[in-house]
Amino acid sequence: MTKAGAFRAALDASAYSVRRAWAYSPRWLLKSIVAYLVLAVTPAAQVLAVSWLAHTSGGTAREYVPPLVALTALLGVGQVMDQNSNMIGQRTENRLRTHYQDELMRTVAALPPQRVGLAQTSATIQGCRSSLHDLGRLVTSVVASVGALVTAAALCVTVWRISPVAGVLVVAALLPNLLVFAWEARMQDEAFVPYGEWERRTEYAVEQLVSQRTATELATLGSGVVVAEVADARRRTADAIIDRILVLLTRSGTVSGGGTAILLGGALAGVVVGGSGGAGIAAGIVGVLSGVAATRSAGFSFGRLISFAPKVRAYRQFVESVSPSVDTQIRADAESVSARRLTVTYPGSDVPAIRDLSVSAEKGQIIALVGVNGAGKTTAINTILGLLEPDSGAVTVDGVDATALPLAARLGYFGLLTQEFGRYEFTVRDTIRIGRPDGKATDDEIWQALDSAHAGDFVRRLNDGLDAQLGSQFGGVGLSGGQWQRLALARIYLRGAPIWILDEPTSAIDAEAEQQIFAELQRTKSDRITIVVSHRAWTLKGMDHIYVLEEGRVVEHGTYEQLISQQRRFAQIFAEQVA
Ligand SMILES: Nc1ncnc2c1ncn2[C@@H]1O[C@H](COP(=O)(O)OP(=O)(O)OP(=O)(O)O)[C@@H](O)[C@H]1O
Repeated sequence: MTKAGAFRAALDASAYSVRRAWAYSPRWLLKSIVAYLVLAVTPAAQVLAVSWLAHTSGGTAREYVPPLVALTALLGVGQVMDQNSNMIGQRTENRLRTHYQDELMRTVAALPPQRVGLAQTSATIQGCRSSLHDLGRLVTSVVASVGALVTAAALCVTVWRISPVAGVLVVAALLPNLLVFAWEARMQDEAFVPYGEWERRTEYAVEQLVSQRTATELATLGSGVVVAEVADARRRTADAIIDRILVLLTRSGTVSGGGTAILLGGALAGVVVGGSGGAGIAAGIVGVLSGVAATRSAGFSFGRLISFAPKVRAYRQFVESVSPSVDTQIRADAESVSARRLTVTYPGSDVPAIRDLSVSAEKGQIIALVGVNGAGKTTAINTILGLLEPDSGAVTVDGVDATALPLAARLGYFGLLTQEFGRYEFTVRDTIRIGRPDGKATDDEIWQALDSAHAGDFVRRLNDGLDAQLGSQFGGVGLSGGQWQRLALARIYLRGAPIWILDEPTSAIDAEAEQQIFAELQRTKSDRITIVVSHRAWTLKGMDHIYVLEEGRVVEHGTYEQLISQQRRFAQIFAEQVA
């Protein structure tokens, strides 16, 4: 970015932050403006008061007391407002930071599933998260910058009356800082993305050391230190990026400091040479010395504006790139779902993961997709859901092409239980009500869902019932893998969507509970369409139809008995289990 570009970006960012602050908290913005403006005109008023006082030198008490009182009052105002503007500024910043954080989290929550988990999305979110503090501070920097300009202009006018050259030089002394800060901003802009990426990688590694599941595995293996080393190496890479910037900032600070000193020295010389007598010199010197503080504060505030601008741009781009979440509405009913001749190729791969794949199911049926690892079951499911776009073929729900529906509406047909189900360490109630997009559920509904998923009994044994905190890292109760999976299944029961997709819903659950869970699924199947992925032969016995996938194709389909009697791929895969 050029210097002009950096200034333009800073202006854009400033306008954005003021608009946002005005919309969110006009009262606090006004308070900040008043505090900083009072502070801004105080130095010029002090120059006038000093000049007035100096003119009364050798006069009577009646002459020198009023300017003395005025000067003292101004010093007091300066002190008080300095403190007050800081406090008001900080409170404004805190409010705005919370507001931006809330907006960011809602934006992340509204991300379409296809964007979730992409490397670029995660890096951007991480970058935005680490910018929240600066975003909150931006508006006070704008107000402080305007204040600094007002200070400089007022000083220029008052010092001009003593020495025009000095008046000009007091303002010119702002320039070195502004130019250097614009250059620094360009450097920071370039470093922002790689730094965000390395910070994200570091956090990921640290998270593995801290989060209960991985920390336990690492502690057992005794190899946590390996991950600590990975985290350390990543942190060093991130630090090296910042370090390079800091070296540049130190050098540029020296250059701008020297330039400012020379210009203010010139202003002092102007005052001494051109100052009209002792009073003028005294007032001029006060003006120039106030200029030192104003220059520093202007440089600091402008620097913030310029260096925050890229972060604001990245934040805005991200927030505006996500359409406000269209609330997913759970559909009441679906009579049929069908995938016809789906072919899907992942980006970067030349071999389709599924080819010409057709499956269909009707209300009241439970169908199964089976096949060895990598056969294409998950790909098929994700395409039916709309998370993957097929190269060819179509998915229809009740005979209507599903691509005609916005994704949120399409997802309203489905309840999906994946193998990577979440282990949300919240209260039981919060963990279950996540199943519904609006999060609303009565306790009765939650208990019903828990019972259907065979999780009711162990939840009843918890001291706090639905209010029990889950997860030992928060002092809550630790659960077994199977118990977590039952809670995930309870979410699907609570959701009550018309099409359920259950990817190995009982993989972590003991045989007895597995039987009960499948019996329950069979008992309630008339309410919905159920698609199950399963690797356990016995669970497939009651299925209405089974599709056998092999290298992305359906190579066989039929009922359990038909497939066993055909003695082809299905019988081969499950040979050991049915023996
Ligand atoms: N994100 C991806 N990018 C590229 N290829 C992928 C991706 N996900 C899966 N594949 C490939 O697509 C093929 C089908 O994978 P898929 O995950 O659908 O199999 P699966 O039957 O669900 O396997 P499993 O039983 O292990 O869950 C595999 O060859 C896999 O390597």
